[in-house]
Amino acid sequence: MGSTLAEKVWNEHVVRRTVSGEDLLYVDLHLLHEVNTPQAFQGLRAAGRSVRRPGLTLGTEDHNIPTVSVDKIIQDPVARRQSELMRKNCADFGIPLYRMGDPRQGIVHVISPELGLTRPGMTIVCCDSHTTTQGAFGALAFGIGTSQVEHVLATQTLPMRRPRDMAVTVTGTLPAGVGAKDLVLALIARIGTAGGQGHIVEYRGTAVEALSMEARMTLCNMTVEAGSRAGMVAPDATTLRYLAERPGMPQGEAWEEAVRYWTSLRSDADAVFDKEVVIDGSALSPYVSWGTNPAQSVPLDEAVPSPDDFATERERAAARRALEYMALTPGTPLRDVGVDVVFVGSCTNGRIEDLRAVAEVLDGRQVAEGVELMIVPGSASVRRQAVEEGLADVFARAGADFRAAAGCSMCAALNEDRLLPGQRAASTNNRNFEGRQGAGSRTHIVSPAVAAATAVVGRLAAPADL
Ligand SMILES: CC(C)[C@H](C(=O)O)[C@@H](O)C(=O)O
Ligand code: SF4
Repeated sequence: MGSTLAEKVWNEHVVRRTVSGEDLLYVDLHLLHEVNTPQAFQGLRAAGRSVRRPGLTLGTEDHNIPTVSVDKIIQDPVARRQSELMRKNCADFGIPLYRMGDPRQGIVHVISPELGLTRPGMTIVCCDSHTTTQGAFGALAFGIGTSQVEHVLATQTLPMRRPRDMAVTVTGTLPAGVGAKDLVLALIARIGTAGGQGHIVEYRGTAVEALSMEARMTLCNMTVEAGSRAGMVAPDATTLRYLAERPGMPQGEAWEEAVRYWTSLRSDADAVFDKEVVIDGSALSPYVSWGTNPAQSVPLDEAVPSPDDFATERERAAARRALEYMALTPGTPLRDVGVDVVFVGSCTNGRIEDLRAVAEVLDGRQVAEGVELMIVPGSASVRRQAVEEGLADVFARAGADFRAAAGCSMCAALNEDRLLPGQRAASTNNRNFEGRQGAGSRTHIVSPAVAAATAVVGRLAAPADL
């Protein structure tokens, strides 16, 4: 029996197998941000330990920081304290940190691929659930908790039981105007928020092969919203093209050797998956979430569902509660739902291709009266590129607010960018639970193209509607 891609990467990193069934894995790259890390460093200090491999560890500031300017002081005392601790901890333990204002700073899952740190076949961990993003390169990348962060800091290893293997095969070709965000919302709507639990998902099939690296990142990013441990895509020519443009890549014979290894990282034809889901990519259309978890999503062409549409009492109760929170009436066409704010950004959709998609829709158009469109770059580099390519001018002409500094911003409202109670947003982020974008906030998860069209119309809309 052959091996899956995940199994191959896993086996390459096993330092020791234990009788309890857990493997001790070597970690190639450990990423940190200012949330969830202070206790881990406290633990290290208490035990009198140092960081085992500071050179394989990297910190960035992303969650708490203001986005209006790179030198604004954090107002919230708790957030400010977290950032101060992050700076002190990284300095004390010799860990490089990309602070606000650093040209390499940005959302952790955006900068690591962009800086060429994320490579096929690596094990990558971070104190953040959306680390799955980086599986787009055929790396095994996943989020870990604070005590695990401490373990990795101290030992550069992590004990873990190998998750099961799941294949998501997307056949056909995605229609024009349909992207990775729509695909992943459709997948989660189908398998549910626990549909991938205990599994590493490998995405494959013609529609996945056709996706750009950034689109694959969007796909792997939201894989965690189906409860999956990680998402992966086998490295191919698209991956190599992306990597070849990154800084610090091996050169000459070393590059050739790396390419040989990277391209060997694919599931064998006779590999067996514990679970498989097949999606017809050609049948998809733009998706939008109507409820308070990403599985509560439907095609934009449809109407707000009724609790009676669901099979189980549990789902019906969840739908009733979500509809009440979202202030939506069953049967309302989704295109009739008006929004107050449109947020473009996050590690799901804050990369340059996302901003290009938004600019394409906004070019020569205006943001609707009474609607606020906030665009936050995923990294300082994305912002620079958006300025160079003239996207920033398009945003300004359209009346959008293109933020000066990169960060998570309104994705999780851990800085000062947040919705007011009762406000409704179309948002390119990944989570829509109650209060995600501020107390009482209402979130509709959408793609960048739908976000831009919605900003122009003032109601949920696709570019084809303009
Ligand atoms: C703050 C952080 C731990 C959290 C995560 O793990 O995902 C955040 O990034 C999020 O998206 O909710
Ligand atoms: S952008 Fe959002 S999802 Fe991504 S790491 Fe930040 S808060 Fe989490």
